[in-house]
Amino acid sequence: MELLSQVLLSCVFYFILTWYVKHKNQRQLVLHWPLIGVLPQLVLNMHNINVWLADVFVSLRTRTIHLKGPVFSKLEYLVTCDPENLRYVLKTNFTNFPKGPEFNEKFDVLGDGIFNADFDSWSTQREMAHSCFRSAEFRAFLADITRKIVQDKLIPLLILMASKGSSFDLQDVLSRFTFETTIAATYGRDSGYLSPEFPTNEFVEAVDNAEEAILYRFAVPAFVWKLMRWLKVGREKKYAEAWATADAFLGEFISQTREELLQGVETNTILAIYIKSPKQISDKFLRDSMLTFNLAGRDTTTVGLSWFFWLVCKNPHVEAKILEELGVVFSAKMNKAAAAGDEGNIQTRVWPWVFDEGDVKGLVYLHAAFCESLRLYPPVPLNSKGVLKEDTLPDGSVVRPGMQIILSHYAVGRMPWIWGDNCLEFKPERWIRDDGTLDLQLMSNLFAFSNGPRTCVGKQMAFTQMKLAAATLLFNFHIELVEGQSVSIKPSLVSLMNPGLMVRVKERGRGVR
Ligand code: HEM
Repeated sequence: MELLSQVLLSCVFYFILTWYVKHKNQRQLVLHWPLIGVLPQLVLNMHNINVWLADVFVSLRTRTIHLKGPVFSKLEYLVTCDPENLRYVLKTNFTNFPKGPEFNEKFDVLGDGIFNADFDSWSTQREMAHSCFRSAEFRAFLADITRKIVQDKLIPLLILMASKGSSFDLQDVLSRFTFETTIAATYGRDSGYLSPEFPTNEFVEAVDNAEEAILYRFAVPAFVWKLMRWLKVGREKKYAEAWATADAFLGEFISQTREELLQGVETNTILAIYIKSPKQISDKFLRDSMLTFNLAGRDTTTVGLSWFFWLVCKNPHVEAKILEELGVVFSAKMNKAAAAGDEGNIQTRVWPWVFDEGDVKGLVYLHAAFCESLRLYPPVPLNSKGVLKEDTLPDGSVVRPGMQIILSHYAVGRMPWIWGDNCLEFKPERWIRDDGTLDLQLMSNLFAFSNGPRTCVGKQMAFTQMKLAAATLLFNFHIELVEGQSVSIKPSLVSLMNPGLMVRVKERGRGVR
């Protein structure tokens, strides 16, 4: 009996080995094993999934790959980096590609919030979100609080770091800045997270843990994470704890804001705008919506800023051009103030100088630099859609119900056949036409904020935060990367820098420039 099982085992090993050797050279990057499919490779490459996918597309000279999981699982992905496919899925025939139940299941902590919603529920929520984010009151409120946080918290923290002269993780500081802005914009609260003591925050930890667990849910067959959830172990245990923490925070914010509004307090926070809407809104709906905004808006903006600083610091000629553009705005303001006889005030205000939304709105080069860093490092590197009815994508790929379509924003931004042979270079100039305006045609291949009816509702909010912070920091401080650090993309739903962004800062100097 023992001999028989040894012979059988040897046969299985021999079969797997010969199969592997035969297929290795052909499609080494995407190896479908008998029975278990592509699962080993997905698990092995999960730590570097975006780079791996981009490599696969370039090496195999393909725009779309089909990945199948174990035969007993429902794991079947069509991964694409073809802009025509992306536009078709996100825009042209978008009703055929809902998020679907599999997506909702994985993001269940967001309940029925807009991110998880499809069809009628989605369009009602989209309308609400639009009227909030586009309202003049909210935009003015957001610009105001962002400027105040930059001025009263971010700048003083950087001055302190400059005076110490030691290195620190700029991504951590930026993440504190975006958290502070998000909490102020959503609930009107001061989180205290952007203070020199670098405090911990339970809500932040909860959101981080939830994001990690959700990513893992995408990598393994559903029964694996469901079993872990049932057993309350590993990432699923942390996910459940994160869920409870988020509920506690949100419950308190909602009841406090309802109370304040009853007392006639004037406020334009996102939560207050939602409560004031003529529709009857339940606490559960508010909880799901606010958590969605907090999850969708915070890390994404941190990432957008972190990679921007990384690229700008690595490319001093780009930094010089941004400073030149900012210098023009600054001088114009100074001249205007001088003409208005505001000299005394100018002397006290020139350092540190804090830009406002109006100052940075029309800056073409700064905007182009952000487009370029969002192309190379899209904060949401992958997007996923379900399939309602069988359909054929523009490149001829057939998709069927049960499949997940994965849109690789990261790979789209790095394909030589889209951006040219210099696609890996940081070149803001590529976004600017000869007449000095932004190339809107090229924008249609930038998927960082998605495309079509489900384009990010927080895009303007993100740009306001990113541009105000970036312009003000670059203008007042010289930011220097710590030599020799090696960074990569953290395996998460958003492309955070791993392990962080170590820098030293120096004040650029006081006095009128
Ligand atoms: C640089 C920053 C940001 C990036 C790169 C980004 C990116 C994206 C992307 C790619 C989507 C599409 C997701 C999908 O189709 O499932 C999306 C949707 C969304 N974003 Fe953003 N986002 C950013 C900032 C924000 C901010 C600040 C907020 C608001 C507070 C926000 C709120 C949302 C919401 C609510 C959706 C869902 C829209 C819908 O399904 O109709 N985002 N974002």
